[in-house]
Order: sequence, then structure tokens, then C-alpha cells
Amino acid sequence: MRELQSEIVEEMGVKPEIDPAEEVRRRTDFLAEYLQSVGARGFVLGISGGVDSSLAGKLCQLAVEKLRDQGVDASFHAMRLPHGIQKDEDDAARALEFIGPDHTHTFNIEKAVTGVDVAFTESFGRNLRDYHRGNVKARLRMTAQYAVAGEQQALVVGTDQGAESITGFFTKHGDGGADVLPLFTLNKRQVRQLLKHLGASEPLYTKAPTADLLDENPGQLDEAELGISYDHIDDYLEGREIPADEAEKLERRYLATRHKRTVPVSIQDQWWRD
Ligand SMILES: Nc1ncnc2c1ncn2[C@@H]1O[C@H](COP(=O)(O)OP(=O)(O)OC[C@H]2O[C@@H]([n+]3cccc(C(=O)O)c3)[C@H](O)[C@@H]2O)[C@@H](O)[C@H]1O
Ligand SMILES: Nc1ncnc2c1ncn2[C@@H]1O[C@H](COP(=O)(O)OP(=O)(O)OP(=O)(O)O)[C@@H](O)[C@H]1O
Ligand SMILES: [Mg+2]
Repeated sequence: MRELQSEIVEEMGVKPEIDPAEEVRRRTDFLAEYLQSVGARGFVLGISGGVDSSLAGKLCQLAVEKLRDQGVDASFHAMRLPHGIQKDEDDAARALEFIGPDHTHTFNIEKAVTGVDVAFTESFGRNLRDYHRGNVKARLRMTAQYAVAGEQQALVVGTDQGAESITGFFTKHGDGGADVLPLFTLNKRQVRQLLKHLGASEPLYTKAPTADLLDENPGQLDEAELGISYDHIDDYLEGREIPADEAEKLERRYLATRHKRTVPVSIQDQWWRD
């Protein structure tokens, strides 16, 4: 294994092989035990129709059902957070049907995004670029989830997993802003494996990942933006060999996005000097 690869594999904690039943149990227990130990009353999570939120949502629902069986008051709030009309709304409906959440709230972020657009244009005399608007959408989804979490005394769930973490392919303080991360240490194919194990339908567990943040390119596939395939990212995280140019590309991304995987850099920190 490459030297940096072994450090990254250790940091991300991805195992080359998993037992899906055991992983579901461990992650559901983690959610249930953490919720009970902090005395919160439930979980909040945006459901997009993608594989990560479909799995994380199902684990949340299983965790609160387990707590209720033990007499603890807990519930799961699934949030649909479209920007206007979502192109793959059918997939989001399929995900909700699979999860069977206690509560579903629809919170359309379009007006809030428009509010930022208007203020930006007033301030700078031009429009905010589509790419940066995409990150505004992710941060407004985070804001909406925290508004509900505050009202419900609940925790915000994040869907960060190994393949996303290593590439820094998330919006800092957007979808990266959350309280608990039940998918951490899984790679993308393991997320699909757990969904299949839990009885998700094939279109749900095989859905191609999209951040879907751009008005100018709705449903753009992550792999097109990343320029690296999830198969290669997953292989790398399982400690396997991938083509050297791909490994280098991945490692450059990993190093450039270290700031996203730490708390804000302070005068005490030295890690960035390496
Ligand atoms: N070295 C450094 N030390 C400390 N902070 C640093 C920094 N470099 C940038 N920053 C800060 O970070 C900001 C850039 O980070 P960020 O705002 O996240 O922006 P950025 O990384 O440019 O964009 C987010 C990327 O993640 C993708 N994404 C987002 C959301 C969801 C998904 C998905 O898969 O669903 C994917 C999105 O398509 C895009 O490629 C800068 O504006 C700056 O404030
Ligand atoms: N349109 C949306 N409605 C609700 N939540 C959303 C929406 N878009 C993004 N999110 C939230 O942001 C998270 C990050 O998006 P991301 O695309 O990484 O995950 P995903 O859509 O669940 O899976 P995939 O990566 O396979 O597309 C989602 O897991 C979800 O919680
Ligand atoms: Mg997505």
C-alpha cells in the first residue's frame, strides 16, 4: 500500500469487508445510545433520494423505534428540502417510502436562496456564481435542519462517509455541518450493500450519486465533477491498488481539503505546516 494510503485508510476506518447485519446493528445502537445519553428527543435529516440519506434515514428510524420499544420518547423527522421542483423527486418519494419516517416535513429552500441572491446582487452589483450558489443551497439546508432540530430538541444527522470525507466532497458547514455521523467508516459500495441488506429496492440502492447543487447542470453526477470514479475511491479506501495517476489525484484532493475535516484552524494548530 502507498504510504499516504495507509494513513488515510486508518483515518477513515474503512474495512475491506463488512458484515451488513453487524454494521446495521452497530450503527443503530450508536444512534440510540447517543440520543439517550444526551437526552435529545429525536433526529432530523434531509432526504434527497440519494443513497447516503436513504441509509442514514433508515438507521435513524430503526434507532428511534428501538428506543420507543424501551419506553424512551424519540422520533425521526425526515425533511424534504427541494430547491423549487426537484428533478428526481420520484427518487426522494421512493426513499421516504423505504424509510417510513415518523414525521416528514417539506421545507422548500428556493425563497431563502433567492433572498441571498438579492442581497448579494445589491452588495456586489452582479449575480452570485452558480457554483457558490450551490454551496449556499447546502448551507441553507443545514440551517433548515437546525431550525427544526432546535424546535424539536432533536439532533441533526450528517451523511458523511469515507468516500466523501477523503475527497472533501461536501460543503463546509453545509451538509458537512451536523451533530452525528452514522455512516462514517463506510465507503460508497458499503452504503449500497447496507441498503440492499435492509430491503431497499434496486433503483434506490443503485442510484448514481449527485450533489445536485447547480441550476446550470441539474443532477450533475459526482463522478463527473470529481474526475475520479467511486469504484476507485472505494478500492483505495479498502487498501487496494488503483492506477497511480488516480491515487495521486485522490491524495491531492485529500490534502487540499484537510481544513474541512478539522475544527477551525487556530493559532495553536500545527498540522497545516506539514
Ligand atoms: N486551506 C484552508 N483553510 C481553511 N479554510 C479554507 C481553506 N481553503 C478553503 N477554505 C474555506 O473553505 C471554503 C471552501 O469550501 P466549501 O465552501 O465547502 O466549497 P468547495 O469545496 O469549493 O465546494 C464544495 C464542493 O463539494 C461538493 N459538494 C457540496 C455539497 C454536497 C455534495 C454532495 O456530494 O452531495 C458535494 C460541491 O459540488 C463542490 O465541489 C472557502 O470559501 C474558505 O472559506
Ligand atoms: N434535495 C434535498 N432534499 C433533502 N436533503 C438533501 C437534498 N440535497 C441534499 N440533501 C442533504 O444533503 C446530504 C448530502 O448530499 P449527498 O448528495 O452527499 O447525499 P445523498 O444525496 O444522500 O447521496 P448521494 O451522494 O448518493 O447523492 C444528503 O444526504 C441530504 O441529507
Ligand atoms: Mg445526492
